[in-house]
Amino acid sequence: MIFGTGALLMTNKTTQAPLAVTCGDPAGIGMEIFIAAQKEIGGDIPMVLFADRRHLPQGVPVTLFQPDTAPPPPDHIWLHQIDFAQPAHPGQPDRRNAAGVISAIEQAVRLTQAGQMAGLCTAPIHKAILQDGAGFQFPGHTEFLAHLCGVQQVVMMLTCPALSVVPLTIHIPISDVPKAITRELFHTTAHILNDALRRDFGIEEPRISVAGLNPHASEGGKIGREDIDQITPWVAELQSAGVSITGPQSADAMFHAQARTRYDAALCMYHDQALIPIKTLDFSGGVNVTLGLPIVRTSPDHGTAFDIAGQGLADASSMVQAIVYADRMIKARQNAN
Ligand SMILES: NC(=O)C1=CN([C@@H]2O[C@H](COP(=O)(O)OP(=O)(O)OC[C@H]3O[C@@H](n4cnc5c(N)ncnc54)[C@H](O)[C@@H]3O)[C@@H](O)[C@H]2O)C=CC1
Ligand SMILES: NCC(=O)COP(=O)(O)O
Repeated sequence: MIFGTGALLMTNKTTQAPLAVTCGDPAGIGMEIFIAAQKEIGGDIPMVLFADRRHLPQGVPVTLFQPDTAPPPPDHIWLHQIDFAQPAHPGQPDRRNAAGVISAIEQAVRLTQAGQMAGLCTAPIHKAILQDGAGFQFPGHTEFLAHLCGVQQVVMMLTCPALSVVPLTIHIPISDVPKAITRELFHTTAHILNDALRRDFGIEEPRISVAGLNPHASEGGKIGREDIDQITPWVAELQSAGVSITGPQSADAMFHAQARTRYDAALCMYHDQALIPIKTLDFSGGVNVTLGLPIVRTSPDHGTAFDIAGQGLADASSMVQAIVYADRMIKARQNAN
């Protein structure tokens, strides 16, 4: 279990730079869940929203961010202005705003790298609209942030108090999964995960459990060979290198409550193998974390939810948790240093 189920960790407001929060797609629920989160925890965790003032609801008090100044009153949005091309209409994404969405992420990363922001929490983007509207070349934030930070490989982890999961392969067609699972990807992912569980989450002896690719982890070779010929020897190599890693296990039997007590993170072979259990267990409390970056980055576990945007139906719990996790990870890194 990562960070337990405890109450929010309170921030030392006098010493910590604010957390950067990007708006995501302005036609999605990002802005409304940020405003709800700001009401709930903005007094404890200072945050700067990277967004266009014209996209905020009328009447919300706004203070423009200036470096090295105290946060405004908690009922104010502390804003880093991003100039978008068009107004925002909830539920009606506009590809002409794609460049603004990307610019918000770029500017938030730049200010975090410069030390003006303590870390980054991103509201959801719509990947297809960014590709269509601005030629966005990345499958998601995860790979874009690696690019912006000059890092070769990063790891996506989704976490909630009951479970943490890592998809080894992420946004690729299921037919491409077996050939994308290489020794190098497996080893690098396990090491990044192991290091991050120690540094960012304060787990001294992290335990990683590996999910098999095939049903029943290949059933002794009767259902595929990957688990036997590839994954098993890779796990043994990592064990020899001092990583506390076990498996591959039957994926269908490793997410029930008793099984979850045996590991700190499940290393899964593909996107849905990892995300279905966590979103089923805790859709509203799950947090997406990018491991292996020089900066802290978290995000809610859900997407843009265009179908409910602007209707007052969005649940802000995952955004609240994403902000709290970012704050805790920032402090864990400070302690580790
Ligand atoms: N971190 C990110 O930027 C993420 C972006 N996405 C992107 O979002 C877009 C839409 O993806 P979908 O698969 O439709 O997933 P989605 O999470 O946007 O929506 C799935 C269903 O869950 C509901 N839902 C989502 N968040 C909710 C909340 N906070 N409160 C209440 N209901 C909520 C939606 O109304 C919808 O019915 C895609 O482009 C996807 O790539 C998806 C996940 C994460
Ligand atoms: N399904 C998770 C997801 O889409 C998150 O992607 P990213 O934008 O955080 O890379």
